[in-house]
Formats: sequence, C-alpha cells, structure tokens
Amino acid sequence: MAQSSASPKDFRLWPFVVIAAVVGIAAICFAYTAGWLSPNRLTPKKLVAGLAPPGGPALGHRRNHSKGICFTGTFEANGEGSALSKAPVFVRGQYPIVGRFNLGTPNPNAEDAMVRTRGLGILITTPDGQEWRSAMINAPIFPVSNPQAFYDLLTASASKDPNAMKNFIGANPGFLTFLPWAKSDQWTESYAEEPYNSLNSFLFVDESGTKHPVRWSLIPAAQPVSISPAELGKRGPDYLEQEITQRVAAGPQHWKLMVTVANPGDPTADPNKAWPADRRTIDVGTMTVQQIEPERDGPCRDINYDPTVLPAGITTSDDPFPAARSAAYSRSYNSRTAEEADYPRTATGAKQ
Ligand code: HEM
Repeated sequence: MAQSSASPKDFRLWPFVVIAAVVGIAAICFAYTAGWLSPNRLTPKKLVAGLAPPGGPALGHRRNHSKGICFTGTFEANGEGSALSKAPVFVRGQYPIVGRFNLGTPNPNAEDAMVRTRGLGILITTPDGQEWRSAMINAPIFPVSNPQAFYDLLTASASKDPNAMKNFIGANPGFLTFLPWAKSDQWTESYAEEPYNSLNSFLFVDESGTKHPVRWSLIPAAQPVSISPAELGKRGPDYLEQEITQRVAAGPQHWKLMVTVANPGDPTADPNKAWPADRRTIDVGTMTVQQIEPERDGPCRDINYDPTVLPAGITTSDDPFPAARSAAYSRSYNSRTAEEADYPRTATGAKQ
C-alpha cells in the first residue's frame, strides 16, 4: 500500500508557510503601491513633488493652490437637480457650505497678478451627514488630457532644456487649445466675478439608477469687470483677498450652479476637450458666500477638497483625474497637517 510521504512535522509547518506567503504578497503590494517595482509609474509622491518650486514646498501649506482665503455660505437647491441625481443636496432646501477662494500656485505668498488660474473649493453638507466636495477653476478647459500629461507639463515647465516645452507640446497638442485663455490679459478684478468649472466629468445617478454624465460650473451673479494683470499688480500683491473681504462684508455674493449634461459620445475622460456649447444645461440652485474668514485660523484650513468625496447620487466617471487628484490631495493634506509648526495658527485662534 502506498504511504503518504508527509510527516506530522511537515503539517505543523504549513501555518508558517501560509503566513510567510501572506506577508510576502502584502510586501509586494506595498512595494508596488510605493512605485518601487515600476520606477516609471506615476505615483502621488511624484505628482506632488512635481508641483514643488525649486526651493521646495511651502511647509504647512497646500502643495498647490496654496494662497487662499476661507468663506462660509449656503447652497440653496431649487429642486431641478433631482431629475438627474438622487443626491439629497439637490432636494429643494438650503445647505451649509465651507469654501475657499484660491490661486493656482504652490507659493502662498505669490502676487495676485502673477497667477492666471483662480480656484474655488466647496464642501456642502446635507442634514443626513453626506458631503459633496468639489475643487474647481476659472479656466474653461484643463491644459492637458490625463494625469501623466499633467506631470509631464510640470516637468517640462521646470526643465532647463530649451526644447522641453516644445517637445511637451509635440506630444500633447491639446495644450495649444488652452493657451488663448492662459495668455489672454482680460482677467477679472475679483474672485466674485469668476466662473468656477469642475472640468472633470462625473456621473449623476437618478432614482431609477440611470447614469447621466455631467460637468458643472458656478456662474457669478456679479458682472465681470476686466482688468489686465499689469493693472491688477498696481492694486497690491494681496488685492483679491482684500477685495473679496470688503465686497462680502458689504453684501452676500451669489453664483448659479449650472449642470451640463453630455450627449452620447461627448468626451468624458478628457477635461482638455470642451463639450459643444449647445449641450443641455440645468440651473440647480444658488451658492451664496456670506462670510469671509482668513485661512490661517479659518474653517477651510484643514479641509481636503478631494473631488472624490461625493454623496450617493454622484459618482466618478471614466475621467482619470479625480482618482489621481484624490491620491495627490491626500498626500498634500497629510504633509501640511503634520507641519503645523511651520504655519502656526495665531496664539488665540482669534479671527484676523
Ligand atoms: C493630476 C492633476 C492634479 C494634481 C496632481 C493636483 C494637485 C493638487 C494639490 C496637491 C492640491 C492641494 C490639496 C490640499 O492640500 O488640500 C490641489 C488643490 C486644488 N486643485 Fe488640484 N490637482 C490636479 C488637478 C486639478 C484640476 C483638474 C482642478 C480643477 C478642475 C484642480 C483644482 C484645484 C483647486 C481649486 C485646489 C484648491 C482646493 C482647496 O482650496 O483646498 N486641480 N491640487
């Protein structure tokens, strides 16, 4: 009769073999996540490092859109969004917002007139505790089509190679469609006069489970007054923060939240491609900015405006940016909140 060759001692070793295998697989997963197995892969670490200026990041501050100012206000839903999304934030009613006006620069001390891109972060909370976080910019399209191209743009802009930008544009011709806006000297004189665009595409999910690809924009009630960067520069390096503080103290400022629905075939995975202007656009409510607060001690300081924090009824789409942004924002958030000593709150925590 054939005998099993395994002795009882061998069976006692099995648990250790299994444990070693589990630990080994976990180590490989960690190494992969850290990018050690594929040095060319784009990681959050590389993306965030790519944003840093030559002298290194401004410790304690956001690694991009570092200059900013907090506000509180409301979103008043008119109920029209509920046809597209079951998110409670679209049910007619008023919901609190904690937001932040900002400039697209890694330098918290940048002069306003040096920064073309202005941004807005908002966190809207509904009574059931769900949150909708969004970080938008005033540009009509994003300069590039995917996160790797964004990293390549950062690398080319920082390069000493005189051909770096030319080579980048050769590989990313969509960048040229961004230039007319970037180079225009028709800026506005106020954060209150800017539109803020999601640029990334998301899916609204309605009560029946049907998904609607959308982008959204906040459209200002204030009439834009155009100003050249040279003229803006004469008003002082921090004019935008001073102006919005005075303007909101004199009266609340309003924006309409407009949701644009894609037609079949519209590019949802590429924020460098605008959708045709005739797409269905729905006014879903009004954002009101009621109070400006300084960032240092304000309520937006420790918020990560991660665009993947969404209520049930809104999900990410095939757009590759939100996932890449989420990972990069988390890295930036973890760094800056661990560096509080480099950007201390005022001793009393009093409003400045
Ligand atoms: C892969 C592409 C991108 C990367 C790596 C990136 C990186 C970052 C980082 C590191 C921050 C600071 C986060 C924090 O510490 O809280 C930030 C903030 C911000 N980003 Fe991006 N970003 C990307 C794409 C975008 C896009 C497509 C938009 C707009 C459509 C955008 C708009 C903003 C805004 C408005 C803020 C400031 C939010 C706040 O006030 O906290 N970013 N970004």
